[in-house]
Amino acid sequence: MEILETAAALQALTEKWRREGRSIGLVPTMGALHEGHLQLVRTAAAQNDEVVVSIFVNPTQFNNSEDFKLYPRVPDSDAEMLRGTGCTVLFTPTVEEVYPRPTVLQFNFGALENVMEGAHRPGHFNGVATVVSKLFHLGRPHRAYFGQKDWQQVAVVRQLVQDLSFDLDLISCPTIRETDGLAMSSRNRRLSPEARAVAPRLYEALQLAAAQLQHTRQPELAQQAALDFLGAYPQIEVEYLQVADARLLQPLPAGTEPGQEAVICLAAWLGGVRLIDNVVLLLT
Ligand SMILES: Nc1ncnc2c1ncn2[C@@H]1O[C@H](COP(=O)(O)OP(=O)(O)OP(=O)(O)O)[C@@H](O)[C@H]1O
Ligand SMILES: CC(C)(CO)[C@@H](O)C(=O)[O-]
Ligand code: BAL
Repeated sequence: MEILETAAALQALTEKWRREGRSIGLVPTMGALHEGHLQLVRTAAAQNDEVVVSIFVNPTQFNNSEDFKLYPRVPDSDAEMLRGTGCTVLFTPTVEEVYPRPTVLQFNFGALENVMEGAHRPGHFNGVATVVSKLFHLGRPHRAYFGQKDWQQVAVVRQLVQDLSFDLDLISCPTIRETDGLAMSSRNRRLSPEARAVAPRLYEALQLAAAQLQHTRQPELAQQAALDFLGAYPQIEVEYLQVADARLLQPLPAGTEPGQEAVICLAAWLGGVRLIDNVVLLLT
């Protein structure tokens, strides 16, 4: 596994790979790797000749400077974890390398970003789209891999790929969970033992909401059931819990018909750490 730190070095290599007809998979990350990331890398390795993993804590997507400052950074153990996964290049640029000058780029994803993460983290998806576009240009991937834990991010990147005609396949991969159901996340490292102990209740609440939604087809009832359940845990502060159309991400109306694909998304604070999760279901 080669480690590259400059955009020029990555671009030169991926240009060479393209000339040689080698297929390229790209896995963008912010590091503090866990099994969820490694599954993306293994999937990319199974489907491509070369796999680029980027680790870059992207300042432009953080709406909260404290969150950026405290974001876990463990470059040595990240590089160690990637060995043997099929990653051929690890790209770890500095902020100056990615943003030699301040970016003025403005994306507008319309309704897709006016809800949930977009509504609660102003500017977040602008920063994601900016850095992902840069990574697509430098990595020249045939396929790019994203996790469904960030469901709305996948929808936004899908729109980005379509609108800017990026010639690649977007592959969205299932959420990997701890054995107690907690979605793996780099931010889990920041949970206190007490917060970690109640964190699995988030997924339980989502499952409860999914069961209610399937049973009643009333999004309000489903949301309320999950909120009532979480209300018993004072350590958990829900920022939003939303039943939405899985593609359009808009709130689902009451009496939704069978055949509708729904997503139930949640963001919650546990002792100063913000976690997100979701479940997807097809109404029958
Ligand atoms: N548990 C998981 N299962 C599958 N994919 C995941 C999981 N966690 C993260 N990913 C995906 O890995 C990629 C990089 O995510 P990122 O580096 O932000 O990790 P993270 O664990 O989501 O961290 P955090 O949520 O704390 O920012 C994203 O496409 C993300 O959706
Ligand atoms: C896609 C991404 C690496 C862009 O910085 C980030 O949003 C993430 O880790 O999900
Ligand atoms: N996994 C999403 C990146 C972020 O929280 O900024």
